[in-house]
Amino acid sequence: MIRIDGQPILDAAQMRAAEAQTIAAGTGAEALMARAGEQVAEQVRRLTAGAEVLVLCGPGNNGGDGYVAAAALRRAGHAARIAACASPTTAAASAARAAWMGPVEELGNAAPAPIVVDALFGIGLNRPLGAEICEPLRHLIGNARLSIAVDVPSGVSTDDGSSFAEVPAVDLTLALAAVKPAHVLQPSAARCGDIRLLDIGVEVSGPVRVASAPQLRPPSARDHKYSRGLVAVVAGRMPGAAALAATGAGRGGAGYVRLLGSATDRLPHAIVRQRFSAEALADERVGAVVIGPGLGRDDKARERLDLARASERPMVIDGDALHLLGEAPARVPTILTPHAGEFARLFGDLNGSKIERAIAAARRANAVVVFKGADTVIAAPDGRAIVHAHAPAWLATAGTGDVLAGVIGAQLAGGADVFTAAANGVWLHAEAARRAGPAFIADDLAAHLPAALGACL
Ligand SMILES: NC(=O)C1=CN([C@@H]2O[C@H](COP(=O)(O)OP(=O)(O)OC[C@H]3O[C@@H](n4cnc5c(N)ncnc54)[C@H](OP(=O)(O)O)[C@@H]3O)[C@@H](O)[C@H]2O)[C@H](O)CC1
Ligand SMILES: [K+]
Repeated sequence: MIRIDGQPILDAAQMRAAEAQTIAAGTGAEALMARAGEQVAEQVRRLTAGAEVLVLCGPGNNGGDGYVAAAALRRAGHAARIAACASPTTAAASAARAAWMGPVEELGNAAPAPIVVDALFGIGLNRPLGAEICEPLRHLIGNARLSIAVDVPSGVSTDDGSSFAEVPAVDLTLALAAVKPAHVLQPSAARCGDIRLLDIGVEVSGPVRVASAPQLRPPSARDHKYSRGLVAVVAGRMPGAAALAATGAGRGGAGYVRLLGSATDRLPHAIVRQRFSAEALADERVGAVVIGPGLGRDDKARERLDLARASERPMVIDGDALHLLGEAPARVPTILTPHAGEFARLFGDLNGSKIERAIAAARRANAVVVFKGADTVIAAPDGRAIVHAHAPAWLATAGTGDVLAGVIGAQLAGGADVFTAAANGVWLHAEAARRAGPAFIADDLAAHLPAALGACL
């Protein structure tokens, strides 16, 4: 079992192509199914201390994995039953069922068991689940002490994480060969429980990955405040939001933070307040301009945004500034940090999964796009993307986005490229939230950034 951090994410078509290559290279479909099923059985055995296992099998190869797993459990002396919703329709699944010596119960009539393994549907689910499948599945998962999904929980759409059925979450999902979008995108990610990857010998690679902890560089003896990164945060109508961004930048690793424009009284003394001016932005030592938190949307805000863009400094554009942004692609290194509402306003005509839309948006804007949410996608114009799926839900509170813009600004000013800066910032922000515990307010969050950062050195 492998942790999924940093692993490639493949959609169903990419997964099938990788599988086909492995088969073309000489490993048959049945051999792959044997590896998958036996590894599932091994994990079930480790986790269940001999309790009775009910394996639910569907008509395709996901069901085939289930037949193999049940047979392997039985061989190992484990009490295993099978319930199926239909007969196998693939050669490999038919062979796997033929090798199962025990009875096969009707899904609708199966009695609950303490351990349930869901091998009904995997990446081949292509339409809503009928009630004759959904209801027993709900009942059996609901009555199990431990539920484990093979590849993906039945009822989720592999490629976009949408739901084909209302079924309770499982405790553990064993992804086969690669992580799929359904494991990291909402709402399906919340249905997966813990997720682990099983290596079944299919080589996978691709430009979309699960987020992983950054490897940050501590300052060296030669560093000084400017080389560590000067962040200019542009304030506006609501100075508190800009103060949160400035604090996020300071505690997120910047060497120097300047707040340009009106400031609140309660600002750390280390953050330098300065009048907003084109000259202040033109300082060549400014490594990143953060603009948007509390900026306002009036003429003055627009003027500040225009001047900030004209300064040709690397930019983090958030909040109100996203509302003022035109359609022209960025000409300088730029990171946009929209939440769902801002994304819809800017890129509402794009289709596809959240990952696909974020990549298309990044191409159109010629900028890195941090499409925020419970499943934050960081996308680059060249097609790379990182999905951060496990930020604490407590982050859904006012002002945390302002802190994030500041942290990303600090990473950018510190010398990271736009894609890395955005990914690092999202990771540090989520890690700080984890350390902050429940029900924090945005003001508390920045205090946990240094420890989050320290864990990445
Ligand atoms: N990753 C790998 O390399 C390997 C993965 N394996 C496993 O294979 C499945 C994918 O198998 P596949 O047969 O392509 O698909 P499924 O098993 O998920 O399901 C397809 C069957 O389900 C029927 N279907 C689809 N939607 C519904 C629905 N809503 N209600 C009822 N039936 C449905 C579909 O029927 P059609 O009418 O659409 O044809 C199929 O019969 C993968 O997830 C892994 O578990 C390999 O075992 C090893 C290699
Ligand atoms: K499944």
